[in-house]
Amino acid sequence: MENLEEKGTRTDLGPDAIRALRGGHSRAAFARMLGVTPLTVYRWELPESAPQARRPRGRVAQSLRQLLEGGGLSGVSRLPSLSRQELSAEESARLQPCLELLKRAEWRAAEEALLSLLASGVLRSPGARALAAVGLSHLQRWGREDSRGALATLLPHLGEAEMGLLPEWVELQVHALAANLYASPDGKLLDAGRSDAHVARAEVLMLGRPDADATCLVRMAQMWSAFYLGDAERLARYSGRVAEALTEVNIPALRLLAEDLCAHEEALRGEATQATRRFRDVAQGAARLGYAFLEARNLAFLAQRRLEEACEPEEALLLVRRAREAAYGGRMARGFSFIFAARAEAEALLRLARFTEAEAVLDEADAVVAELSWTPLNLSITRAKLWLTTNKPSELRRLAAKLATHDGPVQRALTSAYALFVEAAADLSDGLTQRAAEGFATAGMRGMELGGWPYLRRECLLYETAARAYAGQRDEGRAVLRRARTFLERMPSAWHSALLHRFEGVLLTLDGRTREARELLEASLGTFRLSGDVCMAASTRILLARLARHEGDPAAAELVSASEAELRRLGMPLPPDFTPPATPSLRMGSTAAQGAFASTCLGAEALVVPFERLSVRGIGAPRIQRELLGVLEGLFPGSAPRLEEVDSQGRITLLAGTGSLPATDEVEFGDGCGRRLRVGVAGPLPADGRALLTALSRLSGFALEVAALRGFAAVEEVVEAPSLHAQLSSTEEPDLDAELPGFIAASPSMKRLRAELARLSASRSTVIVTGESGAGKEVVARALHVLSTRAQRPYVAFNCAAVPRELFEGQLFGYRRGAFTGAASDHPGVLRAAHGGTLFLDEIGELPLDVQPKLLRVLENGEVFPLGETRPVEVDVRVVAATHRDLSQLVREGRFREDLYYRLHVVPVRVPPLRERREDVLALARHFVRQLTPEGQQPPQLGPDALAALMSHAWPGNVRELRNVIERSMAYGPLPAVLGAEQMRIAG
Ligand SMILES: Nc1ncnc2c1ncn2[C@@H]1O[C@H](COP(=O)(O)OP(=O)(O)OP(=O)(O)O)[C@@H](O)[C@H]1O
Repeated sequence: MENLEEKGTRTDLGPDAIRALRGGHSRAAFARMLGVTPLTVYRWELPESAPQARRPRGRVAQSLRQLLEGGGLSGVSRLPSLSRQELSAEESARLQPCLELLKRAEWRAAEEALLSLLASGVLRSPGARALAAVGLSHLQRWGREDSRGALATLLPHLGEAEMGLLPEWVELQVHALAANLYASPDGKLLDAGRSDAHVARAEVLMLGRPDADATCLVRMAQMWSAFYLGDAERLARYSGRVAEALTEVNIPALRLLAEDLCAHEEALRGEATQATRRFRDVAQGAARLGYAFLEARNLAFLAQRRLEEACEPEEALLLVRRAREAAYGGRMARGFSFIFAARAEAEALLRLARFTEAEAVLDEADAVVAELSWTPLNLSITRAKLWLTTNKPSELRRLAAKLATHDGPVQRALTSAYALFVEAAADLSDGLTQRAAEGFATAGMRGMELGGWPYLRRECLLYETAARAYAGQRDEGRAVLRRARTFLERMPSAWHSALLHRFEGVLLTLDGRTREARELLEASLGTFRLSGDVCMAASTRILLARLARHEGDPAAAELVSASEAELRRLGMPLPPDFTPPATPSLRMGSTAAQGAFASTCLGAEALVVPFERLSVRGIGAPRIQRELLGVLEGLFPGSAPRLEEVDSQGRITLLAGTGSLPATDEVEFGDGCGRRLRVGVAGPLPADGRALLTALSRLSGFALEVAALRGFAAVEEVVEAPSLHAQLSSTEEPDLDAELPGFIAASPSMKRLRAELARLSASRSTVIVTGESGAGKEVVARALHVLSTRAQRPYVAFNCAAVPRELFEGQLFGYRRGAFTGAASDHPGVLRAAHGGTLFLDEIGELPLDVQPKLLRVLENGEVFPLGETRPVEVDVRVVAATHRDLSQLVREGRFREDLYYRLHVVPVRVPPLRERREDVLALARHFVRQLTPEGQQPPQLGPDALAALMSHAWPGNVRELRNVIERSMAYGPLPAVLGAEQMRIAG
């Protein structure tokens, strides 16, 4: 193609000449006449010093010269002379406070102020009105994630900017913002060409007046358009430029936005640690500033990153919940944050085997993707994992087809690469392992061709390893395994490392290297169990059980069937059975799946799995500490390991474990960052126990140092709630309230509930407590009483389901002697018995219809009519009712009076089922163990396998079932030092 433009050549066809020639024609029309693009014309018109300025050359230059000589384009007037009108002093003074509000991300206040300014008519000049529109548009884009609304607001002023009617500094704001709006993730708006044109215009305007904030905005537009286009070459060109521009930015909200983009850039370059740190900083900064959308979005990203670091799913759910609360608190539309939050939530739910919920979350997010004409690729890996786990190949194929035919502009090429990945996942799910392996390889290659995309490539490498192993392609499997390992070195993720360990275990099984296979599978299981990944733990456990069967372990048959039952219960398919070559290797050490560390013979061999666990890349300091204690609990059951910090004065702080028993052995070590730690155990150790303790503590010291150097150490601080595994390793008192010693509340939802009960303390209002049977409704009712100002007065419980119909009224309202046959003496009734205090009416749904109006009268007037009395008796009772039934349904069926229903629902309180608050499981278990231990005896510890079993059970019978399990496990014989899974005998 002929070169039509040249940089920096001085010609007679300078910008003024071109503008003059173009006259009143639009650039597009002028460009059409000359057979060039509007952008080319635009560049001709830039001042010579502009980096993007070009000069006409060759054939086009010739035509232009002819035109020039001939007096220009016939019949076309010259460009009008520019009349830029500055803002008046009053306009500037009025706008200034609004702009300040915007800088502090006070969107709502800024919006009100700007709208009322526009409505008041005081903004007369085009510049002032454009500036107000820029402000409104800015808050729509970055305060509410509404790019379409933002562009609609800005559009009328783009023309004014083009015509040179606005003061240059306002025009600059218009172009910088427009560049960003055309670079937004909205498929209906994304237009890199337009974005570039506005960038170029803004750059010209900045030539004479450097503006750090506008420069940053312009760099952001360039980076975002590269990102949303999925254009690797562009990405490389603009990479690092936002970070550069950021150093000069002073506006707090803009700084955060730019930091957020830098975090994405880092994540894309595979600098996961740095990205996590940045996401956390942005989330915290946004929270401080009250910048809801950004806080929410970063919390969602953080949740995703923490899941990669194998955090507990509950922790991610907590982050997502906080994201949602932040978002809705900020009146957020269903935008991109929503989608990111949903992705992390679905991933966490998947790990908890809550498949239906995960699917529903993804469906809702997909609807938002469609509304925004965005690419569906962001949710596709999570979807693929979900359908792989639940074995739905046809759903996978449908998704692959949808991705392949997606034709929106956002990351189009990349979307088709994801389609290949999902198609390969469908093949894997269908058992077409060889085809799947090729598919994953192709998808990964496509990612490479498109310029990197590490997230896709990581998944491809991992699943290709699995597919090769399942296909029995051992050599190819080993080769891709090596590549995956190297990849994870650069982009660490504890969860992916654990998955890779599992696939490596399968490859080693096929090689007949069963001992090594077992070690890796145990290491993988250890991480999955500790991180609460129910699905992955279950599917790894069965591999171990089968390996044990192959090795001739007598307990294996039972283990296999238990593992199969577990998978069935979870709704997961059985993985293929890998049979090692005929000669079984010598069995040494542990009984494979019985528990990761049930080792009978200590020595060098016992160190392999612990070393693997402590060397997983990408885990943070708190996790390493817990891993260490988990490992010690496994190696030395019942030894009550503890970890303490020793300060320079020799003072001790307990970090994890129990400090109640005197230590029989202790080892001190450093964490490489100046802290001295001490690990101790109680009880006798085997002969080489101390050497093991020393080796493991040294290794933990190194791991802690590496975590600190790589920046993982501080990441967990962002989560306020205690992590699940802090509970796992802690044998301290669960979260007890001095006023409510029998009320366990470790989960955020129960803590909130407890706080709510405390707030109701002074109220007399009727409370209705709902929740499944055994969830703890009565416990809540009692807590309400204890916390209330009535605590010193009576608490009376009355179960409406337990009293025969004919005695009901008398029991409730009381009677006079002789009121009916058999009434031999006066009876006050439970309402009067509770006078001054609280009456708990359990199973209120069973209240007979004819008694209901009488109870209503008590609630409304505080009057009771005892049977046989002629006058009502006044009572002062607070009624707390409870039911596990849907009372509104009973109302619809005519079995419960509507007026009473509304009277009871003054303050509804819901007790969540235990499966929705798994953080409470261990706290409750420990509480019951202590409660049921006879006085004078030491309560037993819960063994690691028992903890895992407790955590993976679904608890359909709620807290009552949990209490029964603990009670049964302690019922037989003398109390053991450690309660194991075997004693628990939790129903599958
Ligand atoms: N938060 C808690 N802390 C300590 N113990 C609890 C807690 N929640 C429930 N429990 C115990 O669990 C068992 C069942 O609780 P509760 O009787 O309150 O359940 P419920 O919802 O009223 O059941 P139902 O609907 O069958 O009447 C009791 O032994 C109770 O002490």
